[in-house]
Amino acid sequence: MSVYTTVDNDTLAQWLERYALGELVELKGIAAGITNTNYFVTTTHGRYVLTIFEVLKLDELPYYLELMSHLARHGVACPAPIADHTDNFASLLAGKPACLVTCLPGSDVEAPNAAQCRAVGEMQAQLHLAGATFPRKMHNPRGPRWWSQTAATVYPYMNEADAASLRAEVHFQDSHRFDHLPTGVVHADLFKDNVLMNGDTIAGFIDFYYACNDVLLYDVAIAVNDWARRPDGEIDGELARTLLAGYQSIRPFEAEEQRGWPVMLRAAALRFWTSRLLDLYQPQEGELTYTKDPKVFQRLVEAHRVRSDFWL
Ligand SMILES: Nc1ncnc2c1ncn2[C@@H]1O[C@H](COP(=O)(O)OP(=O)(O)OP(=O)(O)O)[C@@H](O)[C@H]1O
Ligand SMILES: N[C@@H](CCO)C(=O)O
Repeated sequence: MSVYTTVDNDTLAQWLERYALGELVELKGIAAGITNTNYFVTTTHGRYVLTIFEVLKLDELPYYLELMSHLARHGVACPAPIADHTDNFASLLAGKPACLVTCLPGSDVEAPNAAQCRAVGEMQAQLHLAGATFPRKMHNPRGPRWWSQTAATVYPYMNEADAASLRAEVHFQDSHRFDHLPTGVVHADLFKDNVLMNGDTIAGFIDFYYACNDVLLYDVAIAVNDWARRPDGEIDGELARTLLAGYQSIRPFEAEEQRGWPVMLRAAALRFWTSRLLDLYQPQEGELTYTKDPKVFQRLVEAHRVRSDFWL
């Protein structure tokens, strides 16, 4: 249950006076989600999602909320933040930063079909194109330097074979540079649980709180590694091919991106292998996360190392 911060109707009704959204009709906690507190808020003007941020600080929010606003304005399917009478997207509620965004129809899918993978690829490419005119910048806090340092802190907890495999991958990635590939705004966490689907149509990408400026191809690799991954951990070639075809129908890869793709798939898997190891071995005190299995991404890195077909 992800309502960590409880808000009562009176407190919310008072906070809503800062918006032009009419009167509060209903407030309902959302069970899904791990990091933040989320509520469905219905007012006389419509339905919204209230997020109360449990980790991010008020001054860290403008990048993410302005990005969502920019993307929504460009037709990328994602929630649009609502501005208050002071023209801000976020302010304090119950002592924590909070915002309202439009409520999207749809829900996340566990076992996507090919049409859904294609739609994700197309929309991700649209995001990358629309991001080109977003003026703010954010470096990727979970890039190569982060995973090298993080790996070093988790080796002591790992058995010898797994640590050797991780060390080899960090070393391999260190010897590859992606500086020459196209960069821009990336979602950086476009997993199945961060996309609301309405049948085969994308209702919206959500959870932009890892978004940053990085190599576009990296974002595609993150999406393929999750959307095309079967329950047994192997990649479904048809789903991968379809997502990539959807993406490239909007933004075809450059020759350098095609060449970099096999290594990028491994880099994207390494990023989540490392973060899951960190959550497992060094959970942050008071951090509201539950641990996801790092082995899934270890196996994926190891499978990518030996494959010869990369679905392009
Ligand atoms: N704009 C929206 N419209 C409709 N439903 C939404 C919207 N945003 C979030 N939700 C619902 O709330 C749930 C939780 O949201 P989300 O996954 O962003 O939680 P979080 O705790 O902020 O992030 P995370 O779980 O990644 O840590 C989603 O699974 C979805 O069902
Ligand atoms: N999508 C991530 C968690 C949030 O970063 C994972 O599955 O490890």
